[in-house]
Amino acid sequence: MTISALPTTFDEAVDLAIIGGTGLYQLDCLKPVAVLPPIQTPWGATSSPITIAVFIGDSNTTNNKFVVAFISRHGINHEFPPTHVPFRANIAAIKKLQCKAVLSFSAVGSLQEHIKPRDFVLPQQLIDRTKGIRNSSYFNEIGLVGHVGFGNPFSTKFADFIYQFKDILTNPDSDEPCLMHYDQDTTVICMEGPQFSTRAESKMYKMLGGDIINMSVIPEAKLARECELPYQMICMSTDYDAWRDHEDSVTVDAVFGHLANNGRNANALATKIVKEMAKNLPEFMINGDGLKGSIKMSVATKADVMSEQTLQNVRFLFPEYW
Ligand SMILES: CSC[C@H]1O[C@H](OP(=O)(O)O)[C@H](O)[C@@H]1O
Ligand SMILES: Nc1ncnc2[nH]cnc12
Repeated sequence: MTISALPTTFDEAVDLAIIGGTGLYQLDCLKPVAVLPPIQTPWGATSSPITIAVFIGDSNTTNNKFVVAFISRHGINHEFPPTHVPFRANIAAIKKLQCKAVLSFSAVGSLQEHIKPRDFVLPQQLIDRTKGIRNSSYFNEIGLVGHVGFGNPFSTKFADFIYQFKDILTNPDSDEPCLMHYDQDTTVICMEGPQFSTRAESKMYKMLGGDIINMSVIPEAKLARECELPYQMICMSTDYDAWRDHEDSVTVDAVFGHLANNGRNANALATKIVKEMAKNLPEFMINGDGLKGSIKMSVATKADVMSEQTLQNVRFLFPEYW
């Protein structure tokens, strides 16, 4: 069946949302069963149609039906630059589909010698260096105020789950294996872009404690937290940014040179992750990773002073609270 002949609605709950970034527009282990046209939310339309897919199992997989919603961060033709990705619509749509967690992929530059192009990184910390021009909250307006905890911006349980498959990464063009880097201090810097950093900025980000850099983890991670969704980004290194004086600074050609291998590894890793989840839904997806109920506590504005429009918006995300 061609993609265009698939249903455009899907009424069952979805297990996992996957956000594909630069160079990752689909996943091979998934069989599409519906393609939802860009979903309209109170924060606009999603950046792409949402492909609803089921895991294509093998003889070792139990028959549990595992449903994934796949969305392209920059659109199917890469038309949204990082500043203008409709992040709020994307995460709101994921929430509406009742996904239990968000797995996000991103192409990143490396700020550390030991993180080579083609290595993968599971960051646990981030530093926001965007310029304040992205809408990065559902709860930041007059008449709706919320302050969520963001000390640990990623899901460690989810990262632990992913890290068990670290040996799946391959690099056919080199004797050096691709590594997966993961510890509690590993930090991603999020810059505004779209231009890459200057050499001085790149060195400053290293001094700040950055390990990798991209243009998309903010506000995606913040919004997932505001939707009580466990969130982990798999960062795929493509370049050494601009801090190595003896080398050319990053260009889009350098990034694209590693996208094919990173895409193959992302597919292999996603297959492992989804297969294992289908077999045995991890605890953090059942119990919500300690986030359930956090938003009810975090929103300071009383419901009886919220406008009808505000109530409609918050009910889109949390019909159970308001
Ligand atoms: C084309 S290099 C810069 C671009 O790549 C990354 O995109 P994504 O995170 O969606 O994979 C980075 O964040 C920049 O947007
Ligand atoms: N060096 C870099 N800076 C920001 N985003 C990136 N994505 C890939 N490489 C990057």
